[in-house]
Amino acid sequence: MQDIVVATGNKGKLKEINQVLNPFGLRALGQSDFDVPEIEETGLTFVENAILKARNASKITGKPALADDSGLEVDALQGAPGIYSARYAGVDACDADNVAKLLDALKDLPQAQRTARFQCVMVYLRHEADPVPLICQGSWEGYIDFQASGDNGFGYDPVFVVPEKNCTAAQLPPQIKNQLSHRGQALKKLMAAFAAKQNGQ
Ligand SMILES: O=P(O)(O)OP(=O)(O)OP(=O)(O)OC[C@H]1O[C@@H](n2cnc3c(O)ncnc32)[C@H](O)[C@@H]1O
Ligand SMILES: [Mg+2]
Repeated sequence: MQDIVVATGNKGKLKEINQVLNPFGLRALGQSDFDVPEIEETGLTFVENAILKARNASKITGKPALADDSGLEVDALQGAPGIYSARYAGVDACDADNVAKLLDALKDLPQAQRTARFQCVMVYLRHEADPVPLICQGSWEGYIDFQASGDNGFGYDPVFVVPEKNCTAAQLPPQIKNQLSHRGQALKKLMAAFAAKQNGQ
């Protein structure tokens, strides 16, 4: 197994990333295993924040690093919470606080006006070795339910309805979420880019 540092403090993300990477002989380790402190996410886009996080972890560890910056875009909220999804209800907000704030913001809206999508940008880079980082993206369309259901996943999963499965992301088995999700899609593209690199394409 080859180890990759993942510039995240989010255990849910790390679990999902490992499910995809392990079959390729790769093991994702969180940056806290390498004593990398979390960096402030000062970027204005997912890609900027993903580069900031990957750069920080690679620079400090001297190893290649992978970072995921992701979030939920709600059409009725003009794309909010977007890059601020983790801190929607405040800097120290937990998942339940963020979900409660979202349900309240949408409480008067019918289903047709509750459309939303998850976005994920994955960046892989080696500090000072890569002239250009590898950047992959995935998105996942759905809508926001009227209440929370399901115990799997993390973040907004209990209120994110996956139309083709007619349930929330938190009600899906983890391997099905990874097949469909923004993160799963970004990782699939990343694995294809790795394979192309190895074949000299
Ligand atoms: O920055 P790191 O340390 O990786 O962890 P984080 O949780 O702060 O991650 P982000 O800054 O990328 O913010 C992403 C937030 O978007 C939400 N989110 C992203 N992907 C999600 C998913 O698959 N399911 C549910 N919510 C998700 C969730 O609230 C995350 O905390
Ligand atoms: Mg974050």
